[in-house]
Amino acid sequence: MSRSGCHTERGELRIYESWDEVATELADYIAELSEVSVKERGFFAIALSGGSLISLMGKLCGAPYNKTVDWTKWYIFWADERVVPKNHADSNYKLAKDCLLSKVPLIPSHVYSINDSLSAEEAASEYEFVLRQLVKTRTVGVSEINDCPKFDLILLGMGPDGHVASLFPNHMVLEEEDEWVTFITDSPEPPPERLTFTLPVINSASNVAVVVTGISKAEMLHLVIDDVGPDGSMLPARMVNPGNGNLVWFLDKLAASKLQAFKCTEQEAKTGK
Ligand SMILES: O=C1O[C@H](COP(=O)(O)O)[C@@H](O)[C@H](O)[C@H]1O
Repeated sequence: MSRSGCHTERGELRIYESWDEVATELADYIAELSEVSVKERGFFAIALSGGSLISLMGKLCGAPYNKTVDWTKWYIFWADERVVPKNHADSNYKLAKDCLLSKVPLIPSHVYSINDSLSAEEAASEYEFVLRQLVKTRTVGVSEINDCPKFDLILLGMGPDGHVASLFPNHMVLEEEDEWVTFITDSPEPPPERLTFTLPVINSASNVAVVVTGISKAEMLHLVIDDVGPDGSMLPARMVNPGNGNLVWFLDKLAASKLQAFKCTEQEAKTGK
């Protein structure tokens, strides 16, 4: 059961007792958004990240979702990818394929992985080109305020340093305003070459969910959500702010343990007030 589902300036916080509960609720949330998008638009355009998020999505492979979700309407993209071959252990595509995509009845041509035979720069511009075609046909929606794609859902994780997708703290790509997909060659975490959606694309989505679990992220989450600490201006997780969309944080109690909202609910639970 959710400890709290409170709305803050940084979006809605959904805090759960355990990793398993996060996984259960996340699957339900994704399935619900898929149903709404398919009803409204005929498609569900979803962008994945890598990392711990993918195993947290695992419940989508089982009942009831394997039967109830209209997988044929899913169009899958990556909010970030490492510039490695698709069969490499560091590939976000490989992770998603092994843990999720190969286990549900998706249409293979709807899976838009990043071209691993190109340089980082070429792959970023090709991926953006592909996205532009899909926005033209409205397979991916378009933002009302700029020409950016409007994904039905972008799923992000957050690293302990506050990075989301492959947008790292204080990196100059955080200031990118024109490109939809860009690349870096100096990731502070290996592998160094990566592709990533830019902030304007992330912030144009209809829904963004940031999924964060574990005590190693508690301090950073506190900085991001409670808006404390001296230098938050170039902290990627704090820059996620889908102006015309919804932002939901899926947290387990370990990750949430240093949040003001969590401490308040703990106090209320103890005192009954
Ligand atoms: O490097 C990356 O890290 C983030 C966070 O991963 P996590 O395992 O700490 O949840 C991930 O969201 C991103 O896609 C990935 O490339």
